[in-house]
Amino acid sequence: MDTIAAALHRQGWLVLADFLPAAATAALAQECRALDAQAGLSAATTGRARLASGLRGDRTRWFDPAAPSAAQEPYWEAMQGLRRGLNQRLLLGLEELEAHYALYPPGAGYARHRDRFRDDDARVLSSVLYLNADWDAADGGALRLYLPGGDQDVVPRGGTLVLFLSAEIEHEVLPARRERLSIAGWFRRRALA
Ligand SMILES: O=C(O)CCC(=O)C(=O)O
Ligand SMILES: [Fe+2]
Repeated sequence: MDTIAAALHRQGWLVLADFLPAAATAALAQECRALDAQAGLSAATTGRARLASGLRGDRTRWFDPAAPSAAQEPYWEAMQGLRRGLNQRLLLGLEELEAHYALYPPGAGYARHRDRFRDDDARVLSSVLYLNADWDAADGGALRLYLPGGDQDVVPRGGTLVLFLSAEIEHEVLPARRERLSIAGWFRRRALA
């Protein structure tokens, strides 16, 4: 936790490999695919009003924090551990997590953006946990972070968690040639209104 907090404090972002055991990541991927097969994911929207837009091509489903599925429990616990650990070290005042599955069909991406919206500034820390077990850089689908020192591409390999400051770091999802699965989560400094 000290290393994670120090990296966030120093550079505002960080990548962690193997955030969850492989079996836990696989169970999440399976649940995400099963939901999609039952039409349980919806075309993604942006902004607090959750407006549909041409900016992104993913399908999503919000987690219900009050009722995590068995597959979601390890994720939820690990993220709450992270939230508490970061609050102790960085005094970020992170109160809660909102999270959704995201499935990007081949060719879909998400145009360059920031995660803190004009009409909702409660998001402090963005996270993405990738769920595809075997991802090769050549499959595309990188998360491109636009940083003061230059761009940084994160390969969306299963088990990898990326964290970055929501207000500051612009980023983009590049199109992939395969279906790309993830959980996007945001630590908020106050509850959803
Ligand atoms: O999936 C990713 O790598 C990033 C997704 C993203 O930027 C978002 O959902 O706001
Ligand atoms: Fe984003």
